[in-house]
Amino acid sequence: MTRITSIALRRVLDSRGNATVEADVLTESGGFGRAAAPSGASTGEYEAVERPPSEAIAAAREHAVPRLEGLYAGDQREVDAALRAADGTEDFSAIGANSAVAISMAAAKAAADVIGAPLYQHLGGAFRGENFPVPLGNVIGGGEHAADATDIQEFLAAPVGAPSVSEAVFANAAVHAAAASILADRGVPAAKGDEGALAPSISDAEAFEVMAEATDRVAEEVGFSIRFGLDMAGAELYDADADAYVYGEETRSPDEQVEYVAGLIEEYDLAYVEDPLDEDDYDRFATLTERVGDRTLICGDDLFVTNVDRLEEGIDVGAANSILIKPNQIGTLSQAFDAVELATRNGYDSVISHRSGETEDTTIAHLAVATDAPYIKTGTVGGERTAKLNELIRIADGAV
Ligand SMILES: O=C(O)[C@@H](CO)OP(=O)(O)O
Ligand SMILES: [Mg+2]
Repeated sequence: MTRITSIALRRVLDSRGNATVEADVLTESGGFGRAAAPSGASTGEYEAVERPPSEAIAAAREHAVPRLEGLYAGDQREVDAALRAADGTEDFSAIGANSAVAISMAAAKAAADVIGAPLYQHLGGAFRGENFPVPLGNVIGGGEHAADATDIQEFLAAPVGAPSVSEAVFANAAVHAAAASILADRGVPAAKGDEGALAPSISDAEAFEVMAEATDRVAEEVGFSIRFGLDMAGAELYDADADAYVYGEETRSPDEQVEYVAGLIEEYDLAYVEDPLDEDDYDRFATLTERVGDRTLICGDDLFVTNVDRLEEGIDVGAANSILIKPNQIGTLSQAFDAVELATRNGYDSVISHRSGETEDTTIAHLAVATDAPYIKTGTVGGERTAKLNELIRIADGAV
């Protein structure tokens, strides 16, 4: 165990061209860790607060760094408790969840460096599971991530039958390529959204057709099952004044939304549906999970925001059967681990996730392996996405 001697914070670019916070943590024995905060576009109302990077950095330098210097980098809980104490609020609105998560992740990497272990090993321990997560890959998308594209935010390939993480990663890339070629055959131009997904100006109904064809085609080629799923980002579709989900010209009442999603799951055998409803509608989440939870993952992202209190509430009413885990939604690795643990104890599957604004940071690949998470959602193509996917391949290959 060695003590933290210094922490450096700076602004670096994220994949949208915005500034984000990067942290370097150095220990007395020379252990070094560097990590950068990601950033969401379709952020949940109950997420920890991201401050403008310059302000977050100034506040963290003043309040957090002096408390952290001298602590043991390897004692993650102590580091994260010090971050919380330095902040003093419930939602990291003082030092910013962006500074907090960058420091929390960089401390973990410095501690791994001190003992010469890969990050997943340091975080997961010697007796972590042998499993690798199934990558959910964003193939077609719109919503808050691309203008003039689908209303549903993400259509995700789910290579559930892949024999290895590497085959799964390549299958998702092949589905992305197949969807691009199907769109080209239909004469539809497709730019890319924030996460590298194709962002054609088509209806959701057409996107379902393209996804079904692309996943079938690639499944046939590779010889294992590839299903698909959605992130509906329900809170973005929901208009509280109208009490309705708005899809362009069309609207659906909350009860119609439940029927619509259940119908889609039936028609397309969807493996996964994230945020089918608004982030406050625990009851309809529960109604839907009761109906389809035996064959589909109903995942809470904006619903749970990686927060154990919100997850507890969801568990009590049976609101879902899986949770999206985004460390920057809650601000520290310890709290992200707590959410995974609570989920696992209650039979909820964890999906470790990127944000739409990302950097080349690969921490979430290690987090997924360390926690034995059954799924990871981290895009399909694009450098900041492939950074994580390639890291997963290297971890599986024992090359990290
Ligand atoms: O809604 C989501 O799940 C994420 C990542 O795909 O998007 P954002 O980072 O914009 O919240
Ligand atoms: Mg989401």
